[in-house]
Amino acid sequence: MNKLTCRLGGKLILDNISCEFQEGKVTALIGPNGSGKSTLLKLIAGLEKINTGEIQLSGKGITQYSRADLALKLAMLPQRHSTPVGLTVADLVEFGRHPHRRWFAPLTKKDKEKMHWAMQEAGVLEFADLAIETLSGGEAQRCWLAMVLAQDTDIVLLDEPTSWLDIGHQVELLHIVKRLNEQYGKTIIWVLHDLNHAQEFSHHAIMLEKGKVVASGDIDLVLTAERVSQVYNTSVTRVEVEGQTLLWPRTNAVKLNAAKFIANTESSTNIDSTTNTKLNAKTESNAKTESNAKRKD
Ligand SMILES: Nc1ncnc2c1ncn2[C@@H]1O[C@H](COP(=O)(O)OP(=O)(O)OP(=O)(O)O)[C@@H](O)[C@H]1O
Repeated sequence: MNKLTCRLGGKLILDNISCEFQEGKVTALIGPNGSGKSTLLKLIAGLEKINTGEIQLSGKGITQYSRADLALKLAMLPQRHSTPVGLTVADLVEFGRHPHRRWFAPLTKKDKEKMHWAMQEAGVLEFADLAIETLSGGEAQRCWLAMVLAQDTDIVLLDEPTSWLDIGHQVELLHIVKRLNEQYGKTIIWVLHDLNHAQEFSHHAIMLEKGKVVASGDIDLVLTAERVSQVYNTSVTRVEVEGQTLLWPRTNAVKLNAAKFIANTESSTNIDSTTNTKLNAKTESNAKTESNAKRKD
């Protein structure tokens, strides 16, 4: 991607962006709200117009691909989607097979196998005959993921795929994506707001701020507490939990408890599972005291 510029509604959204995505790797697009992540993903998918610069895919500019040919190379799960009423999960997943089929041709054995595989991977096989509007937001999100998987492309673009999902299903989806990359060799480019998820499940990151790339490369090098604090305009530190270092936003409430915790243990920012429980207990008792005080008011 070279010197890419995109204007929408007369506003400069992406300003002279140059970066690379490595084949067979997972790359996270990160940055604050409005920094241009979704726009960049849409440009890669050919869904927005590039003003200047170019995006190369397999040695060819993406604007030189027909829409049908591009759909054989990459599939995208958008941030927002609306589903026609009455459409079943199987109908939706079938859309994923369109780039592989001729007009009005019946589903082939391969189409059916891919659809089955996609629904199984996304954990929605049991919903196949149900209308999408009868599902919860999180269940529907996984059906859209199944549609993207049914497209069976080497490159998968995911815009905030964990939104709508409870923490259990978030982790499940992260593992599905990890499997798609490790087992099926798919190149993943995704927008994630949870930086700890991004760090654990991505190889590389491109950090955007106000339409410019501020850092790119190995995810551990991009996601330093200092850079995250600066770009997101909040105070973030690193803590160690069960051998994993996590980014931790220092909200006032947590800062207060953390300060006590540090004083108690003479440790810096390390948390082990026992002391973490103590910290949680303190947080809960403080919360109770606060809510009692509010009730008295
Ligand atoms: N079609 C459009 N017309 C005009 N402005 C747009 C259009 N699409 C996006 N923008 C603007 O471009 C900027 C970047 O939007 P984009 O959705 O790419 O950001 P983002 O980093 O994905 O944000 P978020 O994290 O909130 O989803 C925003 O200021 C947005 O208002």
